[in-house]
Amino acid sequence: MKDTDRIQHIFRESIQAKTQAMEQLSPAIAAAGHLMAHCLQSDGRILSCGNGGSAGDAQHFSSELLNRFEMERPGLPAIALTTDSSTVTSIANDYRFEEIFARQISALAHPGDVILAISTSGNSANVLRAIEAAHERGASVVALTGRDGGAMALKLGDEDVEIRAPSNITARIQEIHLVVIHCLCDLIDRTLFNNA
Ligand SMILES: O=C(CO)[C@@H](O)[C@H](O)[C@H](O)[C@H](O)COP(=O)(O)O
Ligand SMILES: [Zn+2]
Repeated sequence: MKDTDRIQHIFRESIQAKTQAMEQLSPAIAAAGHLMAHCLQSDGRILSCGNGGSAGDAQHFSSELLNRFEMERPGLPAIALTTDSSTVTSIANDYRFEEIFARQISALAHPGDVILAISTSGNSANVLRAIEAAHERGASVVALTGRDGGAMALKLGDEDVEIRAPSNITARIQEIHLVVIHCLCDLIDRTLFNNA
């Protein structure tokens, strides 16, 4: 296959996956956006986590809240649990890598907070432990998953929202997750700052 054909194939696959996501996921994205907006209106915070590309997504989301998204507004309280290398390495070193997010959630999360848990497979052990720690602290979970939702889908409670990207390819799932994150930021800003 020529390089340019391969590139066009990837673009086409991404567009098709996003079209399917738009058709299937809008209600779940709206529910997650309202959960997050309600959390922030009640002085709660949003803590985000994930591995690899999803760690980048967790940070992308928190920076859009802490700084700004598309409109001028005050910063909003969000923490990416992936960024403090001293904390992450010491938890992994002293306990287990599975605990890197859960231990931070146990220390930081309050009832009413929201944990944004991102995993394309739905099976990353540290993200699964993050969900358990969130529930122990009375926090809700918005889970961005893919494939069949993995073990994460089975761990969620009635207060939680799963947004499952309809693809089996990690990169395509990540591309859908990014659009979902921007939809969530848009919904939060419009709900909190009434800028319809
Ligand atoms: O970005 C990519 C692949 O596109 C990778 O860094 C990927 O995020 C890593 O392999 C992650 O460890 C995968 O974890 P998960 O999405 O299954 O939870
Ligand atoms: Zn990637």
